[in-house]
Amino acid sequence: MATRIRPSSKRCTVIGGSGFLGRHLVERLVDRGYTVNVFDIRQAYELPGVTFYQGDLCDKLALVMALKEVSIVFHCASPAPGSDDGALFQRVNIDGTRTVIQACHEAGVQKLILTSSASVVFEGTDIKNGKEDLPYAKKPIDYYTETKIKQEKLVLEACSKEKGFLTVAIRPHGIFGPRDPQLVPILVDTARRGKMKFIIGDGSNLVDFTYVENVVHGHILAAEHLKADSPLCGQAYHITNDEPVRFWDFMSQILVGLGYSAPRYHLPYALVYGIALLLWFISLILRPLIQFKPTFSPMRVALAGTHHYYSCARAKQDMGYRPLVPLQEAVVRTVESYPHLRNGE
Ligand SMILES: NC(=O)C1=CN([C@@H]2O[C@H](COP(=O)(O)OP(=O)(O)OC[C@H]3O[C@@H](n4cnc5c(N)ncnc54)[C@H](O)[C@@H]3O)[C@@H](O)[C@H]2O)C=CC1
Ligand SMILES: CC(C)=CCC[C@@H](C)[C@H]1CC[C@H]2C3=C(CC[C@]12C)[C@@]1(C)CCC(=O)C[C@@H]1CC3
Repeated sequence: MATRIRPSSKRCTVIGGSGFLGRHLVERLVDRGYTVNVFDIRQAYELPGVTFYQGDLCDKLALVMALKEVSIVFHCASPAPGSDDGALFQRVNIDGTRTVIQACHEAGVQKLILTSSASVVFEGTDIKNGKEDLPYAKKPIDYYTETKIKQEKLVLEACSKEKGFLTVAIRPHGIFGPRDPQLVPILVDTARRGKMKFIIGDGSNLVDFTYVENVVHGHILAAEHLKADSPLCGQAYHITNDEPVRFWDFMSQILVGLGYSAPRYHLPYALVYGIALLLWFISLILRPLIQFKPTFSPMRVALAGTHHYYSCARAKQDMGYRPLVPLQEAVVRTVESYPHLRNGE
């Protein structure tokens, strides 16, 4: 008679493990003695103790192979937020997440930890110390946010103590750190093109930026505290640095750290938002003829000009979360990790 091998509680799969957050998570899990599989459409690195499975998460058969004998799955794969390919977001974030849940059932996985996003409640207007019980955005600002909302709902609704399948969603905000392909590279690119001279609004808007190691810490705590009798089952948790900072002070610190000038001149928020909307509309009309992507999309202007910071009291209470790396230390480590992006390099 065939015996089913009981999955070890320290055996896990990271879907999206080749990405920025995924790779940091894999490295930390290995340090903590986990045996790790990575499932991703691309293999970006090699690491002792890590087995790579290359495939699309919409392909259930391929996915099940990477989930065999695994008790925990971290799902942190997503198309890049900057893309405006609605069909891709639908296929990967919604249809693909359904496939992930089915594959977990078929492989006998016990816990699924989703990387969601605090942006699931963001509609482009101020959020101050937002708690997890804020309603999902009714008018999400882009396809990314719209599909992250549906993805989170799918994962949380799949939580079933009866079936022995437990789920939780982590909602980070503004992740940054070494190897991030978004925040610092976009910032430096904008500065190099001479477009980082202006502050949108009065510059006093507070935002959460979260160091990648703190986000990883939140994921691992969630996995280790997720039990049938714990409050984590089927819940969402904000994970931030718990130190809201002025958006423009944070950007300036990184720019100055890399040898660029900080923005100085103020522009009214409504004016810049209006121009961004107009450019977006023009790019939509001209799309059949020419394709161009304005630097100042309405979404980016909203992110740069409004308050959006979140309370992580629930994560502190339910899983003992505390950020491991304070913001100032995180900025120094990040700046040092991008020598090739310094002014003049
Ligand atoms: N970077 C940020 O500031 C924030 C990110 N998040 C979430 O964190 C997660 C990770 O984000 P990052 O590491 O920044 O992104 P990333 O783009 O660096 O990593 C995503 C990974 O997913 C993989 N992937 C994409 N489509 C796939 C598919 N069909 N099948 C298999 N793998 C696929 C990519 O190859 C990539 O390695 C995402 O779910 C994102 O929504 C949430 C809040 C903020
Ligand atoms: C807080 C948060 C959710 C950050 C996520 C990362 C990106 C959305 C930002 C990283 C660099 C930012 C940036 C701008 C908008 C938001 C980012 C892309 C601007 C384009 C806003 C308008 C400007 O004046 C230039 C900015 C460059 C950097």
